Amino acid sequence: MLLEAKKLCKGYLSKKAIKDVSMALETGKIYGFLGPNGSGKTTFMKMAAGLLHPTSGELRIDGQLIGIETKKLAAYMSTDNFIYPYMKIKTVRAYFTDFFEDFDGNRFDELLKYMQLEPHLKVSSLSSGMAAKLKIAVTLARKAKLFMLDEPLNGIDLVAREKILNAIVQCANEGNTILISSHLVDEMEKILDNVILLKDGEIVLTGEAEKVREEQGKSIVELYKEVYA
Ligand SMILES: Nc1ncnc2c1ncn2[C@@H]1O[C@H](COP(=O)(O)OP(=O)(O)OP(=O)(O)O)[C@@H](O)[C@H]1O
Repeated sequence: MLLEAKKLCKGYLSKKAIKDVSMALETGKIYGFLGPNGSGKTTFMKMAAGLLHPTSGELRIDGQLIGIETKKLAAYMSTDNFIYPYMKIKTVRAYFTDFFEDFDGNRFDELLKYMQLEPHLKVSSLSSGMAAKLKIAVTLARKAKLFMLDEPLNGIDLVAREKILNAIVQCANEGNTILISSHLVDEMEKILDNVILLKDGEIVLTGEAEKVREEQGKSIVELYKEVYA
């Protein structure tokens, strides 16, 4: 198992954002981490990225408790705009090359080309869709084992969404594990191997997407609507 959570809990003062979550992510699969706003997806990802500490329970990547070593294994793309707006894309490349030992500049260049982003462009001049594509490129260019993408399709038009989904599938085909949080389930469904449905910090349904569809006799989108209606 690449990532393993055991009875994981996270509270913010009186609010319990993650309650007794146990789950395991296998290598090379794409997991849909699905749930409406406030269900705890971001909180979970931030714990796995080593940005938040669990209140209780256990969380491991590649058998190691979350810490400095696991930060090398996990690439996390947050919903925030974490790229400095005053930089040009080529400066972003240099910045991330300095920042992450495992940042692969050639891979980044390929992703830029694929996303049709020109290196001379200034980040502040990008449309929101282009900025979203840049965030994906910067994240997928790391040689991590686990990629956690928080709402990667937000604010992106249909054509660009296809590109992003293809880049994610390619990354999984190379043997990486991907955890994607989203509420755009209909577009995401076709690329998901497994689904994890979260509600109020608890897992309400999990399994292989194909099996879930067979057993329940409906698509993940339909199930999602039922669970959160
Ligand atoms: N820093 C914080 N302080 C207090 N409460 C917080 C904090 N961050 C998150 N929460 C609460 O924890 C719960 C889970 O939030 P979280 O952001 O993890 O959910 P989410 O599923 O990622 O939602 P979204 O799709 O809106 O990002 C929410 O009720 C939220 O209000």
